[in-house]
Amino acid sequence: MPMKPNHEDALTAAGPFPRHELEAVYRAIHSRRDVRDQFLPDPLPDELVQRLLEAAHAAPSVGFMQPWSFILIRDEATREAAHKAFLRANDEAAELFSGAQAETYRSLKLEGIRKAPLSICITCDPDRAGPVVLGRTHNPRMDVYSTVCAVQNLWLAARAEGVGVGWVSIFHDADIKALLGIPERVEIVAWLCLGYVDQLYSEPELAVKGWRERLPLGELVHEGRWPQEKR
Ligand SMILES: Cc1cc2c(cc1C)N(C[C@H](O)[C@H](O)[C@H](O)COP(=O)(O)O)c1[nH]c(=O)[nH]c(=O)c1N2
Repeated sequence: MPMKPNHEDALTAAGPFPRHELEAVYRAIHSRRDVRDQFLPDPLPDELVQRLLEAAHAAPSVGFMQPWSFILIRDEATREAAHKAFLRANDEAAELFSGAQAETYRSLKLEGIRKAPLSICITCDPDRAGPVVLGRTHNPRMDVYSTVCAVQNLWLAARAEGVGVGWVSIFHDADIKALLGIPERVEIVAWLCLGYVDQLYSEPELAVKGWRERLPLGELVHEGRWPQEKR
């Protein structure tokens, strides 16, 4: 009779990290920033980029479908074209604000596409694991949520490596799909700008520049059920 595999063999010891390792994890979480302008021009070594991609690829995903792909863009002409696509979309976005807010919006730098030496476009392929995916049946967006987990893993690993990351979402997806040859069914989740940084804002840049404050956590935590809304 064939032996039944013993799944217990795959378990390893777990428990809290030693204090200094724990502190490093929280430090990465709390000091991670979105970077637009602090990028240094030095290219990122291939081994480092590989470590960041491995971190992204270690993310959780619905049904373990791993729907992500990573398109590495170092070519200046492609980054220049992406920047043009950003400018077009950013003008449209600026039109949606008025008065002082519009002025502040126009003063914000919201991308580092040309300054950062590397961009990574992270995509989500809904067909990666066939039509029926464990855990996605009742919410088809779970594959995109999974891909966002990969983005965050990469972002935190980059912080620990001294690499800044800036997420740019001010694009018409069609422009980026055409630029990178991404098929219709595949969704663009993130355009990330990456490069070494030697300085980071200690608080979100949008807070520093008066766009929006961090909300008090206490207002966002509720016991048991959604709070009664004020009329
Ligand atoms: C999905 C998504 C999309 C974007 C962003 C983030 C995320 C999660 N952010 C960065 C965002 O402004 C930033 O995370 C917040 O302001 C908080 O700042 P820190 O990330 O803590 O520095 C961002 N920033 C920017 O300058 N241009 C952009 O297009 C975007 N797009």
